[in-house]
Amino acid sequence: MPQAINNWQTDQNSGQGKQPKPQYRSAFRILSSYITPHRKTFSLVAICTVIAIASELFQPFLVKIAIDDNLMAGNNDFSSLLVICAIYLGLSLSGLLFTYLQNNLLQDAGQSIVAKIRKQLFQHITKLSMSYFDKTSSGSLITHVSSDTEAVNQFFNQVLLTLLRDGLTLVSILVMMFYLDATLGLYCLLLLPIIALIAIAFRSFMRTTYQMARTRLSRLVAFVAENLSGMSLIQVFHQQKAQAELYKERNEDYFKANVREIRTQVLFNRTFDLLGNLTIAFVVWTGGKAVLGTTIEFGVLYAFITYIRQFFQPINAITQQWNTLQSATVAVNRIWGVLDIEPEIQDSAKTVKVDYESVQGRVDFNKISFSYGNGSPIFRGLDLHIRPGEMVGIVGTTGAGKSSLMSLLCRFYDVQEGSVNIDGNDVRNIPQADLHRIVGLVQQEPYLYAGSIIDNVRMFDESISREDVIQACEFVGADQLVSRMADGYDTKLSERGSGLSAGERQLLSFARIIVFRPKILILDEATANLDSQTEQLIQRALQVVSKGRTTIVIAHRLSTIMQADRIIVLSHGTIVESGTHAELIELQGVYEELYRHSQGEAAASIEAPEAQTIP
Ligand SMILES: Nc1ncnc2c1ncn2[C@@H]1O[C@H](COP(=O)(O)OP(=O)(O)OP(=O)(O)O)[C@@H](O)[C@H]1O
Repeated sequence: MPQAINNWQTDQNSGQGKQPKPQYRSAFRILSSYITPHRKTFSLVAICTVIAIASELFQPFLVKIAIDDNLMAGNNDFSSLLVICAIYLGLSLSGLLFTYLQNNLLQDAGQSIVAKIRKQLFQHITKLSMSYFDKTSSGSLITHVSSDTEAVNQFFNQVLLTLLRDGLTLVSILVMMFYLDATLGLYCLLLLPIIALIAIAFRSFMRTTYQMARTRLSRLVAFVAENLSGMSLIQVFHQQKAQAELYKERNEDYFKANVREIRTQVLFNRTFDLLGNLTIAFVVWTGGKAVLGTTIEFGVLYAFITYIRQFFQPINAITQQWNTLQSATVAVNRIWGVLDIEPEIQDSAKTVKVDYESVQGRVDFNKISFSYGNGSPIFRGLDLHIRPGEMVGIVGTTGAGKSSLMSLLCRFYDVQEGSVNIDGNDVRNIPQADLHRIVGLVQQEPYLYAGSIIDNVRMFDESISREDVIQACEFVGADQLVSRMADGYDTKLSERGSGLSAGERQLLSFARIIVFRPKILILDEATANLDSQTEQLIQRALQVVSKGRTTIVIAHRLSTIMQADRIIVLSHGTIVESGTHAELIELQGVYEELYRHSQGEAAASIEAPEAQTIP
């Protein structure tokens, strides 16, 4: 099982904050390959950081000079005090400027890296085979593209900056402390193990709470994503309340995890503050005695106290960023888990060059056997041959394998035995880009994008002219629909084409076919959702579209395929009958029975008999 799916399932199943262990080494190796092209920027960031830190840390030292060399020494030289003040101000401004530069440079590099990763991930996902999408929830993929890339973003925004800036600050403060007074510096250094112990204890607890909150957020996002895609189903089955209850549970889980995380954070921060204040009290006591005993100067004590205040802040920041580092590491590994997945369907090494214009459209299913994954076989040695330009109707009961057969022709999956050929070429040897130009598929639910009608018909391919799109729409009779719209062909369709009826969406998808001119056209239940009036319109469009190209029509509604050159009846993955409508009616077999049923249904819908009570 691919790592990413593994991880996601861990996310889904645990809910108790058990996430995969972060693999720092591989994450850093991956991220450093992205950092390398930006090494100039990162070097500049490092330089800015050093200058910003030096500017800040030198300020208390200046005050020490002012106190010891001017104020305490009774020196009335106001000009040197003024110089100190001016330098102090200059240092503040330089600290501000270089912190600003450091942040901006890091943001630029970080954001462009994250944008690159996001683009790479999306492109990779679109190349993955259908078998991958069978196993992976869309919610999980949305999490990878959104939350996981966001975690990487945080790595650059927060973690890297903290490690660099606060790590350097900490070391510099220690150096300054030892420079000012080695004994007091040593006392403070002794504090480090205590701080480390407290930090480690909190860290493991905070890691659990942090990851629990993240896992629960992922579950919440996945739940919303899946609900949105199935919204019509929820409404039809009046599932709003039940789903709202499920959402409430997940939302509460996330709320509790969040509260717990925040409480832990607050407790940790306050403990650190307390520790800081205790240290200051200790330094005031020991340092104060030393000042009174004149072993150290007052300015040194002042600078020391200021440095101690600054000492705890970077430790606190680094500890807090530890969680973000962990989640970024997990996210990076998870993203690369997806990027590492090889698409099952790939162009073979011995691809054949197919000249699109000379494709005849002959289709051969040569004794094919196929099953999904390790499931039971859908086809066992099925043989079907379709002539160029022939219109073939495929009928059969639900689950007979009609759509699966077409998926094999589109090469969404590969056969395990036998071959699927187009004009004698195995589809496995035809480059996928060529194959999908040759074979066009219209499904029951045509997908429309948020965009204008023009863009939806030409699928955002600017090389297809506006005139070609308009001509295609007129060809299939979609022009009447377009003329009713406020902005005509420039009318913006909302996501998935909502706002248009199923028939209207289908008409536009027929126009798409005209524009892209596939040599082999598959209609998979394309007329299933249409009323009889729209079906007539589509039927007319179909006649236009199918002219001169091999057309395979899957339909439960037999009226759609009665005119086909040949009708194939499929049952449990086997062809049980084949012939024209008239021949199959005469045969008095499965097709005739299906036809009788469909006639009965049609009559029933006209006569509207008394409703039967279903127990
Ligand atoms: N992605 C998949 N993964 C696993 N099994 C699948 C998948 N798609 C279809 N099947 C199974 O393959 C069999 C054939 O399904 P298929 O969709 O091809 O039938 P169909 O004849 O098109 O049915 P319908 O008329 O209901 O659309 C069914 O048993 C179905 O459960």
